[in-house]
Amino acid sequence: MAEKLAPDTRAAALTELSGTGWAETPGRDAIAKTFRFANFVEAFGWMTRVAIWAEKWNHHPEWRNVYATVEVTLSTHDAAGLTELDVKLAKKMDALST
Ligand SMILES: C[C@H](O)[C@H](O)[C@H]1CNC2=NC(N)=NC(=O)C2=N1
Repeated sequence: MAEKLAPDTRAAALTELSGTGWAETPGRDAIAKTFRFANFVEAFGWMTRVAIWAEKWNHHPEWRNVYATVEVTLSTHDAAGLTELDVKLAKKMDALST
């Protein structure tokens, strides 16, 4: 099982991910980002591609889609906090969105 990130690893990951729009979720050991697409088909197509990786890695996002917007929160429920899996999925989401 993935373990919560050590403080220095966590800080470095947050610094890196803040460069692409990820931010810490207030009051919770999680990160969040809002993705905006051209339309619903683009948004849902991206969600579908992300879902395949999420299933492959057995690590799933909390997300909410309204038309062309997808609000994402990442945290590892089994660890009650951020792990390397969240960082990996965040980077995959970014890569698939460009
Ligand atoms: C039983 C199953 O392996 C677990 O519930 C997995 C599934 N997907 C998951 N996704 C996330 N984000 N956190 C988890 O702890 C988690 N655990």
